[in-house]
Amino acid sequence: MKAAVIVFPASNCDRDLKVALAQAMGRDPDMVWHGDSELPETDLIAIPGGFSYGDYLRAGAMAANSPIMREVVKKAQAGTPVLAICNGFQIATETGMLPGALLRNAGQKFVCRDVDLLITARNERFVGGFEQGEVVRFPVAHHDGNYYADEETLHELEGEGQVAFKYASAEGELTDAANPNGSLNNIAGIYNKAGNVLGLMPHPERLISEELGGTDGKRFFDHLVNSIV
Ligand SMILES: NC(=O)CC[C@H](N)C(=O)O
Repeated sequence: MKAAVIVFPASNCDRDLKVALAQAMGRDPDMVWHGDSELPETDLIAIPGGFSYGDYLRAGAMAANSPIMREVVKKAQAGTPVLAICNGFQIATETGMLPGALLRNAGQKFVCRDVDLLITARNERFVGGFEQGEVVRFPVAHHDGNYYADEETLHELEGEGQVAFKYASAEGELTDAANPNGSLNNIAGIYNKAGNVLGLMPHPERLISEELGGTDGKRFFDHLVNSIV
């Protein structure tokens, strides 16, 4: 299996993502610069977290218009799996690959901590390694993670099983206290309609070994890689 990680100026989770993918795949992913206009042959495209273009204008807004993203959008439309984490999720909404937007956190502060997440929709490729209704723990680190979509879009996302993860208590309850940023319906991650694009604010690539504090992220990547191979 081959994977490509897109790198923008001021991406800062690209190497963590590389390590997580390499650990799961047994080989390094290709690192692809934002200014490139072609993607190497790849079975998975990963858009990492960070502060692409310094979050100038709006988080993800400038990156969404970089040359490589035209190719990413084309491949996504053709069915290539795309994993968009944190700033990657922001970029994916800015390109229109995913609906809605990530607004400033409700508390107006950068939030950096582990969160519990309820797996809310079955998508074999991305979360087949977890049980539906299972609670997993990934870290968040963002100031613009407050998921917003209009009522009709929200209704569609919920109805069509496109909500991937929700912020929850350790017992899986969707409380306000468990929601770190004010996201509507406690939404932490969503799929596109076709189910081949996943965007999520939490960082599975930051919990891939006991030394880092947990292995839920390793489970995520191991399953993703096995389901694509
Ligand atoms: N860790 C990240 O990807 C940060 C995302 C984003 N730039 C924010 O702070 O909202």
